[in-house]
Parts: sequence; structure tokens; C-alpha cells
Amino acid sequence: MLTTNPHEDDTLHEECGIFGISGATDAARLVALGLHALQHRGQEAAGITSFDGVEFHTHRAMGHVAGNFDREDIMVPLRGSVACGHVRYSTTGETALRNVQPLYADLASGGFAIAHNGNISNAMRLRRDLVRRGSIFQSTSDTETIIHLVATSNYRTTVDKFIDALKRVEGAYSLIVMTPEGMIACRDPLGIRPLVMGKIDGPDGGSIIFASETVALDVVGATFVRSIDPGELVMVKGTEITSHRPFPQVAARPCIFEYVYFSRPDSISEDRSVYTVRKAIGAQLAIESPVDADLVIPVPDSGTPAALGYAQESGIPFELGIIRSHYVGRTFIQPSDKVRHLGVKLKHNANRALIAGKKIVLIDDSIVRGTTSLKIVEMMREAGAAEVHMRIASPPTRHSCFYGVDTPERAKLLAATKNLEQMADYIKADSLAFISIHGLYKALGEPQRNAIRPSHCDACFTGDYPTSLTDQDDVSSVDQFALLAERVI
Ligand SMILES: O=P(O)(O)OC[C@H]1O[C@H](OP(=O)(O)OP(=O)(O)O)[C@H](O)[C@@H]1O
Ligand SMILES: NC(=O)CC[C@H](N)C(=O)O
Ligand code: SF4
Ligand SMILES: [Mg+2]
Repeated sequence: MLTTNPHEDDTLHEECGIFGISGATDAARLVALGLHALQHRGQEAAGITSFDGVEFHTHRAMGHVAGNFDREDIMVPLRGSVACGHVRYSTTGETALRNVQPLYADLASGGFAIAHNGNISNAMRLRRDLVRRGSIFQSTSDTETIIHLVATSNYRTTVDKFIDALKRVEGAYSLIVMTPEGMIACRDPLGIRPLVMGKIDGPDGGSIIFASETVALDVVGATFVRSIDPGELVMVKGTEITSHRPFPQVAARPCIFEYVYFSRPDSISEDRSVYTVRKAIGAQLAIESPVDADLVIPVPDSGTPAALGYAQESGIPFELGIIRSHYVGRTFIQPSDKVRHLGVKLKHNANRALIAGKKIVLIDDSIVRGTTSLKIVEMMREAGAAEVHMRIASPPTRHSCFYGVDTPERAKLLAATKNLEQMADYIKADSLAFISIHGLYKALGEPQRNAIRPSHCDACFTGDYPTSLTDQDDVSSVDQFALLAERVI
């Protein structure tokens, strides 16, 4: 089985996006639109499952939503008034069709389709146990463990089986599930990954929608109803909506990186505009790390709102000194270091006329490996910049994510192996500064990070993981045994 990164490959991907709708004519077409708005969350593969009241229909494909789900030969068979879909960046299981979601199985209780954003941090342990007891896996995805747990649960109703399964799962999951009885949406008890509910009014009770981000509601003309609460499970049967809270209540820890990078800036997350938070992060960065410069230049795309905030706070003019090609995907998805470097070059180009002779401050949202920063600083110097200062709208990323973001192994995170000065040298900047962790929380409207009860997951900055990491612990104990064995030999 291919395991959770960072242990078996070094590609840095990001998240997944999920979308489900119940009670709509041509539900699958609306799912395709919703997935299109969530494309930034996953560009490896996409899939849609629909239910026509009798049968489930699924199409899953490698690549983007456009090019697959805009084809009549693919859309016509996806009949029914209930459908859900997924855009994928893999975190567990290789990039192959068998791992593309929604995953589907025929259970004793009927069809069961599941779309998952997140990562189950005890999936390998569960899988080993299930296989020992006779489960036959069709994929290497962590998500499939949930299907087997439901299939083998002794509870009677599908909802109870599903809850029973979730109680054995640890890590991060926002899920949309389809069964003949209805659609279920749920979030893990800490609410690490986002999930919102919307509606489209109509004569027969209209449609209910679940989506990773509010932008996916906008695209289908739906109105936002509310977020699914951490630990909540919402079931939609026709026009009847029921809410279940099967887990003991704990303080929520939604992912703070959604504000930094993952979510689209036009999304609303936990009642906050992502765009406004990004600008506030930039303003806070200007307060914490001012610099004497002629121009503030964003590293497009995701550095732009923070750069605007930095410029407005500092009074330094904001200019588009780097132009981005919109025909190249996020560098996160490039499959090897070699291609990743090429990707960055293809993607960004210096606006030479503006840069020459200027002292510039570049703003990006994050440094992961440092590939982007290194290239961009070099590009600015080649374009004749007099000084190049780099300011980063997140704290140093020092730890890997095990909750649905495919960060590389720790050793490949620039900030895990280098101090500030070494990082500045590496990217060849005249100066480098990151926003502080307290500053990041200030931008969210809190006085500082609450060390005892942080309001968000920020483990990639702090190493403070809010769940157990069973599979990682297993891997380290295997490593320790290997080490012991070597010593014995
Ligand atoms: O240090 P690195 O390993 O280069 O990773 C960090 C970069 O990756 C992301 O951008 P990306 O190009 O993926 O997407 P964007 O166009 O949305 O900014 C992020 O915004 C940083 O610019
Ligand atoms: N990024 C994600 O949310 C991935 C979902 C799931 N863990 C997979 O690898 O398919
Ligand atoms: S480790 Fe980082 S990216 Fe992963 S869920 Fe936590 S804050 Fe988000
Ligand atoms: Mg970027």
C-alpha cells in the first residue's frame, strides 16, 4: 500500500474539494460546476457519482473537471436528482484511477458512494486489521477504509453504521456520502477541513448543497445556509434534513492554512472573508517587518491580497512587478523537482520596465521548499532590481501536514533545516521575514495564539498536531526496530 506522504513520495500537493447536491434536476451538471469552482483544491483527478432513485452512476477521470465533465457523452449517463463529486490531490494512495473519488461500493444496505477531503491518520493501521479479517481493498486510498468499516459494522441502519465507522477513524475528514436513503455530510470532531451547506429555493423544496468552500455555492446560484459544525453529521432525505452530533464535543481546530493559501480569496470561511483575512495578514506583516522599499510586489496568485494589505499599511506603492501565465497550474502539483523548477519559470515573468533600479519588497503567502522564492528573487535581480526583500504571509513551515495537504517530508521543508539567515542566503534575498504565529492569529481577530487552546490547527508551523498520528508513530517504531536490528547485526 502506498502510504501517507511524506514517507513515500516527495510531491507537494494540497487538498481536495468536495461538492454534493440533493433535489435538483440534472444534479450531476451542477456538481460539475461546483467542482469547477473548487478546481484549485485538486487538479490530479475528478469524479462524479449520481443516483437516479434506482441506480448509482459514476464517472471518474484523471485530470481537470473541464475536458471531462463538460462532455455530453460523460454527463448524459450521470442521471438523477442527487449527486456528489470530488477533485483530488492525493495524500494517501497513488495518483491512479482506482483512487479517484467518489469511491463506490455495493454494501448489504445498498449502494454507498463517498467523497473525502482530508486524510485519515490511522488508515494503515485500520487497513491492516480489516485485511486480516477478510476485507478486500480495491484501492490504496485511506478513504476506502471508511467503506470497509461501514460494511463490517454490526449496527443496523446506514447512519449508525457510518457513525460506528467514523468513531474508529482518526485524522481529518470532511465527507459527502450517498446512499439510497439519502445524502450525508459530515466533518471530523475538530473540523480540520471545511464544509459548508447551501440551498437553492425551488417549487418542490429546492435543493440542498454541501461544498468545501462557499465559492462553489456562488457558481450554482445557491445561497449560503451555514457551515457544517465540527463533529456534526447532516442527513438529507428528500426535503427532510436531520442533524446528528455523535461525538463528544471538543474545541474545534480548523486548518489555519486555508486562510493563508488553500481557499479561494472570494470564499467565506467561518464567517470571515478569506480575502479580508489575507489583507489583514499582509498589514500585520508590514507592522512586524517593515522595509525601506520603492515598490510592494506580490508573488501571484496567492500572494496578492497579502501584498495589498502590506502596501496599504506601509504606504509603499503596490505594483504588479510579476506577471503570471494563467495557463500553468499551481507549482504544488508538479511531479518532480526538475519539472517543478520549470513550472515556476513558465508561470511567472518579470515586468522589467517597472522593476529596473527599484528597491522592491516581494510578498508571498508561504515558503515550502523555497523553489518559488529562489526563482522569483533571481528573476527580479535579472530584471535590474536594486534590492530584493522578501516578506512571507505565514510563519515558517517547519512540519509536515498529515490532514489532507501533501507537504513534502520535513527534510525538504526549507524552514525545517535552515534558520532565517540561512534561508535568506538560500533564496538570495537582501532580507527575509515571516509573519509571527501571534501575528497570524491577530489577523484572524484574536489577541494572540492561545497556547493552551489554539483556535485552529497550525501544526505545520508549530508542530502541535491536534490528533494522534497512529500511522506516523507506527512508521517511527518500524524505523526504530530496523535500527535496533542493525545494531544487533
Ligand atoms: O516554496 P515552494 O515549495 O515553492 O512553495 C511555496 C509556493 O507554492 C505556492 O504557490 P503555487 O505556485 O503553488 O500556487 P499559486 O499560484 O496559487 O500561488 C505558494 O503560494 C508559494 O508561492
Ligand atoms: N487531499 C485530500 O483531501 C485527499 C483525500 C484522500 N486522503 C486521498 O488521498 O484521496
Ligand atoms: S498541519 Fe497545517 S496545513 Fe495541515 S491541517 Fe494543520 S494547519 Fe492545515
Ligand atoms: Mg504561490
